[in-house]
Amino acid sequence: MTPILPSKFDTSFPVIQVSGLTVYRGQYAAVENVSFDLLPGTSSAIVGPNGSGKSTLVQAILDLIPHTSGSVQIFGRPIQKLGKLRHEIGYMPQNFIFDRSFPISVAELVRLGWVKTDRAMSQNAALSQALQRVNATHLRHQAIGTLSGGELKRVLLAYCLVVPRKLLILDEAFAEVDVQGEADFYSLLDELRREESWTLLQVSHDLDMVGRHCDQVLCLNRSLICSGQPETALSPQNLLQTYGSTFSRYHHQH
Ligand SMILES: Nc1ncnc2c1ncn2[C@@H]1O[C@H](COP(=O)(O)OP(=O)(O)OP(=O)(O)O)[C@@H](O)[C@H]1O
Repeated sequence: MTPILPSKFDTSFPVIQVSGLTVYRGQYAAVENVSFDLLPGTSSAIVGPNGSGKSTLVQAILDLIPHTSGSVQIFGRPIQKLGKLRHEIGYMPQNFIFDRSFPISVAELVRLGWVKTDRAMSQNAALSQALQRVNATHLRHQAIGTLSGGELKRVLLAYCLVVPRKLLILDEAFAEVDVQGEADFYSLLDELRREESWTLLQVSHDLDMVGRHCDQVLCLNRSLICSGQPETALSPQNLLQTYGSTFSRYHHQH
């Protein structure tokens, strides 16, 4: 029987290996020749200006859109060959578009994320824990169409947490969440990383939060401008190169 996780997963073997990845959106190379590794239990952020290819990169990593050249390996395999390991990946997209009249409750939605794995709790226990972790227990019976933007983000995060993961990919997950909610989320993510060795990759515009909570920053503007620890990657010079001359204006607005 194939083990659920390859043995190399528990060592310093990268969780994600991206090599020379190029992704086209129509005729336009939105991501060009990007390479990086993510090690287990680390937290990394992709930063860059609007339209710099962050969501495109994440979607190509997850094989939601095709890439033109280069390769992606997750847990040491091409994503198409992950089989059950695919359940070890949680993904929260930037947008969740749905018909607000659709009659589905928070509990029903989060339950849809549950799958039976070797490590999964019972469905009811997993649902309760996931809602409690994102402070959304009180929303359990509410129709999703009645949630505020921030509440919906909490519920979508619960959907990602309802199964134990090894890799969580978040695309601007906390954009509409209030300050306290954002701090709570980051504490939760730190806890999942520390206690359950989750590897985190997120797209974010919040450079302060990225500087405080991430081990690695990937500065993207179609190609990877620089990467490294926040102290280095977020230096004024690197930010200027990533964001261009608009950076100082952008920075002062936040
Ligand atoms: N579905 C699509 N079809 C065609 N072009 C697209 C599509 N999605 C994105 N693009 C283009 O690809 C480029 C990269 O977009 P992407 O959404 O990856 O950027 P981003 O860095 O995530 O931006 P933002 O910070 O605004 O979310 C942009 O020029 C965008 O217009």
